[in-house]
Amino acid sequence: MTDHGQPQVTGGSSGIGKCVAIECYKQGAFITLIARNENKLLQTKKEIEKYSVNDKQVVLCISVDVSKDYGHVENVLKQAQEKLGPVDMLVNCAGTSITGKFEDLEMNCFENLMAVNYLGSVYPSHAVIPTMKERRMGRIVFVSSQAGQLGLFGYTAYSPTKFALRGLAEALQMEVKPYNIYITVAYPPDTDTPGFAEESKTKPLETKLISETSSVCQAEQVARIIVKDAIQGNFNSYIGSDGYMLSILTSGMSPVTSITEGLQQMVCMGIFRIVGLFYLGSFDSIVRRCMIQREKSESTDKTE
Ligand SMILES: NC(=O)C1=CN([C@@H]2O[C@H](COP(=O)(O)OP(=O)(O)OC[C@H]3O[C@@H](n4cnc5c(N)ncnc54)[C@H](OP(=O)(O)O)[C@@H]3O)[C@@H](O)[C@H]2O)C=CC1
Ligand SMILES: CCCCCCCCCCCCCCCC(=O)[C@@H](N)CO
Repeated sequence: MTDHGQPQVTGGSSGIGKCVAIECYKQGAFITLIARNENKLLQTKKEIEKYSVNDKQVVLCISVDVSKDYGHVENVLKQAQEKLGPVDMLVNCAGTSITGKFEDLEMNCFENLMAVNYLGSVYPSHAVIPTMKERRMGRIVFVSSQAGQLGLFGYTAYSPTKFALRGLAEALQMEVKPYNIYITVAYPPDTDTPGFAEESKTKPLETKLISETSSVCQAEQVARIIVKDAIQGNFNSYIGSDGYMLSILTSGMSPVTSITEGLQQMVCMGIFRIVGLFYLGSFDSIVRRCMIQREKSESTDKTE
């Protein structure tokens, strides 16, 4: 047994994943970063090492595509455990987003996003579960999104991949709870990261306007909450007041981690549904206004 934490973070070389790794490193953990680009990994390793709290701490980098070859993913994760000891927390943060109107998105967008965001979380989780079960301890985090709690204009390729994580998390939690393994699903809002900047370049106007409903968060803040909820073993991890409302509203048949959480859901669900319907009404009117604007500018283009 090791006396320090041992998290593996996929997508640990950028954005939310990098901040999750820093947060754990500051708490004395030995970190494994998993992503594809080696240069980005090495650069991040250096950045993380600045936060060391003791001189034994290690940051290990693994360059692998988490969505491609399961056998390979399994092998490299096992090798990392041989070097650093058994993993006690896996944070599935590798993911990407493509926005656009359904008919404008190429078929490979749907295929790629499902591969990276969904299978890219299934593979590493499947690789670490046997050791966690043997040791009767562990934490697995799935980074979903607010777009994994409700479907919004522009997210027809992305949202389903984030909804899928929720289904996986619920089913898996029921299997592994007796082994003292706890699953956390995080639903962050828009967060200021390189991935978000990239997504914003091609985002439809409707999606931008709708997303402005909740403000853009800092990756450090999102990461702090994710790590805290994972350590506490909370199934639901949300941020901010709209995150709170969405989590209550979409709690469905998901497990609760405390009696207070269950009570809050029972008391607030109805009232949040009313609030939610007002939001949906305003989103519909954004979509309609944008459509009218477009049609107007198209007809003036034609007459010119
Ligand atoms: N930023 C936001 O607004 C929000 C993000 N999220 C989710 O949070 C997660 C992180 O997002 P964010 O920090 O913005 O993303 P970034 O694009 O900043 O970072 C993504 C990370 O994932 C890695 N990655 C991407 N594809 C693969 C792959 N196939 N195999 C291995 N590693 C991969 C990247 O490294 P490399 O490219 O080198 O492989 C990088 O380290 C994603 O799942 C995203 O959907 C959820 C809600 C909001
Ligand atoms: C009572 C109910 C309140 C409802 C409030 C709803 C607010 C919805 C705003 C959703 C913004 C979408 C975030 C997607 C982030 C993401 O995953 C991408 N940025 C990834 O790059």
